[in-house]
Amino acid sequence: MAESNELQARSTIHAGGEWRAAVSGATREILDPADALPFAVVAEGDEKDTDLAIAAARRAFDEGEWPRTPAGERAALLRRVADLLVRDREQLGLLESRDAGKTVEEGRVDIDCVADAFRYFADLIAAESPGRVVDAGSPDIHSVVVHEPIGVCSMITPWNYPLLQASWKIAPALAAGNTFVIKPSEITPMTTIALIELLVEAGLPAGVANIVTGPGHSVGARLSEHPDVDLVSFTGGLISGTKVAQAAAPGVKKVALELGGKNPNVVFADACATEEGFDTAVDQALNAAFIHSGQVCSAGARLIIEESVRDRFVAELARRAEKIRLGRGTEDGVECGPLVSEQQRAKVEMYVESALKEGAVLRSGGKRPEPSPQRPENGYFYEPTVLDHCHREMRVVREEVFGPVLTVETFRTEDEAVALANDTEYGLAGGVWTADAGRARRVAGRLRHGTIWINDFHPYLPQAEWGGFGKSGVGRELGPAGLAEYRETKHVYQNLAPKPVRWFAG
Ligand SMILES: NC(=O)c1ccc[n+]([C@@H]2O[C@H](COP(=O)([O-])OP(=O)(O)OC[C@H]3O[C@@H](n4cnc5c(N)ncnc54)[C@H](O)[C@@H]3O)[C@@H](O)[C@H]2O)c1
Ligand SMILES: C[N+](C)(C)CC=O
Repeated sequence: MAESNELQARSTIHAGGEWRAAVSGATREILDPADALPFAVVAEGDEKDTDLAIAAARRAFDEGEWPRTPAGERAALLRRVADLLVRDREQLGLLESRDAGKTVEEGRVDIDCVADAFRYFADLIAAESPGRVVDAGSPDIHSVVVHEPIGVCSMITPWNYPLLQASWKIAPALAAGNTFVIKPSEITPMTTIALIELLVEAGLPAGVANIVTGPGHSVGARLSEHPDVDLVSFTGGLISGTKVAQAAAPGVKKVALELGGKNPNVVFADACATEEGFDTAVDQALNAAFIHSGQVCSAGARLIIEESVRDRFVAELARRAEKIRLGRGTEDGVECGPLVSEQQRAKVEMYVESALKEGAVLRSGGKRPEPSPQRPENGYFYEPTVLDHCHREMRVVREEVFGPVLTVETFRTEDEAVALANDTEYGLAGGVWTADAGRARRVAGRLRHGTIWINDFHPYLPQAEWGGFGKSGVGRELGPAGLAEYRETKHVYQNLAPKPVRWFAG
């Protein structure tokens, strides 16, 4: 680790408008997953740092100007942030690539989506009316329903889309007039730190935006339970999400959970009837499963395909999967980066091993690739893997692998396809491929998932709610519901001609 000695530890905890080191003085090296070498050193906060940040956010909410700032001014600030993101797109895209292992192009696309989220919530609040007048049944009563910021928001985010997931919380929270403390994943904090710097540059008052870099068991747990926090918004895995909900329950806090998925990609034979249809469905199945090495909550990790086209489809899929160019995300021509950590790769290896023991047939991948100039030996690379002849009792089919592993199951009828696609404890997203418009709508209507793509996979829009059924979570991000998460609703009933009610005789 000779290189790490040359790295300067940065003061990455921001509370009440000041950047500082952890109270304990602890630091953490941030590793590049492509070579396992540190490229930054950040403060490793704990409960004490978290308490300070929450106190700053509380003061800024109770005494500061932000919650009372007119919507138009809040919208203008969000638009300035979007402009700054566009200005820094290259640098942020590169940082996201080094932090999370994705390709720089993926990093750039993420930054565009982050800017879009800020613009969307700016537009939403700028166009809103300040309240809804309710007919109280009397001209002497003025009754109005208004929305107010909820207060201090805790935000906890994962490592796979560090800045994107942060923006889906920060943009609506600020739009609604809240203050917040965010804890990025301890292994990928760099772009969230950069975003806080941009919020400061855009003119956000001190104490509104706070960040504590550090681990889940201390910083995350404190953010979830602290009595001065009004809402906890969490994106991450089911196990941590359950702990967050449990920690928040005694304080009866509002909790939003964006959790994992085991997402079906259902392909009917009619989608493959033409060469063009076949090529598109294969290409998109590849993209659904392997983009960002499958480390996507909505990855189409379960291919559920009509039996009659399975052999041809899977053969072509495996052929193309083997050609995916793996390497460091910053290298030209690389299509897929490494997994984020050694731990993540070990988990993927465990699932592939268990699937093969349970009878799956390996069609591609299933191992670490040979090192190459683009693929350092110490990087956490794993080949895109296609596992055929899978069935729903297998762990690899039931549990979220979160890596480049695609399982193949088959069906004969529409009912069977729907039953397979719904046979998961999750319910985040799913795709349906068919040339039959009626069938597409029928199947989409029966799938128990928060997003359904018909003849497509993966797109999301800031205008459309994102979130899951079942164990994929509680609440929604994006869209009007994504703003509503960060608000309280208040009914103000005003009697314009008050008189005694004489309910009590005396
Ligand atoms: N639904 C979505 O939109 C969405 C988006 C991205 C990722 N995800 C999910 O995120 C998971 C991958 O991310 P991950 O491995 O970082 O998840 P994770 O649950 O391990 O960690 C997520 C965050 O929670 C923190 N954390 C861990 N334990 C905690 C605790 N006890 N209390 C509070 N915070 C705690 C971590 O430090 C991290 O910041 C996958 O399951 C993926 O599907 C979901
Ligand atoms: C929500 N999304 C698809 C951007 C990232 C999920 O991991």
